[in-house]
Amino acid sequence: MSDNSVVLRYGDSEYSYPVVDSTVGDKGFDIGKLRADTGLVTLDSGYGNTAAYKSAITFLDGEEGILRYRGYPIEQIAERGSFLETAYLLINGELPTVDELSEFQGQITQHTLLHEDVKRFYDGFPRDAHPMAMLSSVVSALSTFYQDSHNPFDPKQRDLSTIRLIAKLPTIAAYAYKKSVGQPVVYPRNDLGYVENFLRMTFSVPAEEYQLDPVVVSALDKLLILHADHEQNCSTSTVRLVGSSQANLFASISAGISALWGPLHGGANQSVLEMLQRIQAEGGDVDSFIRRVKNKEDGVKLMGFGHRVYKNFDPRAKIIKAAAHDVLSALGKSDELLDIALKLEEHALSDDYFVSRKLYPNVDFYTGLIYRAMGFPTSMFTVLFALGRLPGWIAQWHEMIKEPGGRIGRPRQIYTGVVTRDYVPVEAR
Ligand SMILES: CC(=O)SCCNC(=O)CCNC(=O)[C@H](O)C(C)(C)COP(=O)(O)OP(=O)(O)OC[C@H]1O[C@@H](n2cnc3c(N)ncnc32)[C@H](O)[C@@H]1OP(=O)(O)O
Ligand SMILES: O=C([O-])CC(=O)C(=O)O
Repeated sequence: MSDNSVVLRYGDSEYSYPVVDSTVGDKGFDIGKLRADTGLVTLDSGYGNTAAYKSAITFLDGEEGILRYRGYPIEQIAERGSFLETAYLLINGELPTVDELSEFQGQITQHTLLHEDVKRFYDGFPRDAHPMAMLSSVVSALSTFYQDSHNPFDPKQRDLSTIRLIAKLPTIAAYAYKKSVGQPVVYPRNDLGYVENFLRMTFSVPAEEYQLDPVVVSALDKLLILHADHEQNCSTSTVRLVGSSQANLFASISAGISALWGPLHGGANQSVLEMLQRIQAEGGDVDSFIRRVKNKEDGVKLMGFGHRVYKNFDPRAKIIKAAAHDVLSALGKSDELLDIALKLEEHALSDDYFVSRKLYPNVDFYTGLIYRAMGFPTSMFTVLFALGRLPGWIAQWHEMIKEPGGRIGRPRQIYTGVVTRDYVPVEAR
């Protein structure tokens, strides 16, 4: 291998593929001509070694536990920034000035309402529908109402669908909550901030206006920031893949929400809480649970642990663990489940099974404990993740759609089925 190319030998021939450098020194090699040269494709289960895109949005170093949005360390943004500022940064590439932020917030405020016909969708959903199912269905339905912002190649339409999504997702999420608890919806109030408005729409009831607590508002804003982007994770890749067919932004985001729902991805925050509750119900025996995980009994996993990229620690998990202590103590709450989580972490981090596999707490491990202290039911946890991840999905979709010469996403396969056979009519089988 030379400095700037990788040479592959196949049969009697050698083929050279250029090394591609990132601005931070990450390297890959471009196999764009591999199939044409050799007739071969690559087989890479779970895309563990495949970079499908170049991107200037989010940088991750999984060995060092580094996460940066547009070059800004996550620790600084989480400590000093706001969620809407972060959304602007991810989508536009730079932090907004005071005027830019105020205009952005103003535009969002204008679009928080849902069409009354959209509201009727919720009447049709069963009461026990999972809020993530309602979220992805209603976002998909937005493309029926807003056909004036469908065209991915019209910058004005792209921007309008972006604002509509950021403005409406909290309303859609709050209505899903209201459906699941059987309460009437609460309309947005546009004199309130983004997070305040969402909390009020979620928790106010006709007889009682929700009292906004600055501790809750600031903790939720921070959690949304910490979830805002994570380069080519499963849901973001889904948004890009759907968008690569030139589907509109609403359709692409709806697909991303569905991808996020699964327990191996964003749905892990719900699964962690359920796991902690199960351990509690079984007497709090952490050792026996860990034993079951290590024996892979019934495929049981330590949910909220492990990550495809982080192999040392997840910088967000560190911040969230500290926030869990702070929020619970500021709200004057204690939670036995937090003690179980701490014991699980302590046990896992000193156990060779987890250490040798480089399994550490991920972003989902402690978040649920904070959401629970705020009053959210477990079924809403992944919805909160989606609210946070939305700007990242949108930023990645914008970057993809604007890329000159962008191609449809379409992996190859290695076929392993029957080679060929003749059709037999049904009556002769
Ligand atoms: C926002 C997010 O999406 S963060 C991730 C949220 N998901 C979770 O918390 C679910 C639990 N974690 C996992 O399932 C995985 O660690 C994932 C999905 C996050 C990453 O998966 P991959 O990178 O494909 O790792 P993979 O599944 O190959 O695991 C490697 C080894 O560690 C084991 N392992 C990975 N995670 C765990 C876990 N949480 N508990 C127990 N064992 C685990 C696997 O069984 C495997 O062991 P083996 O070599 O003996 O077969
Ligand atoms: O990056 C991933 O694979 C999972 C993810 O979305 C995150 O950790 O936020």
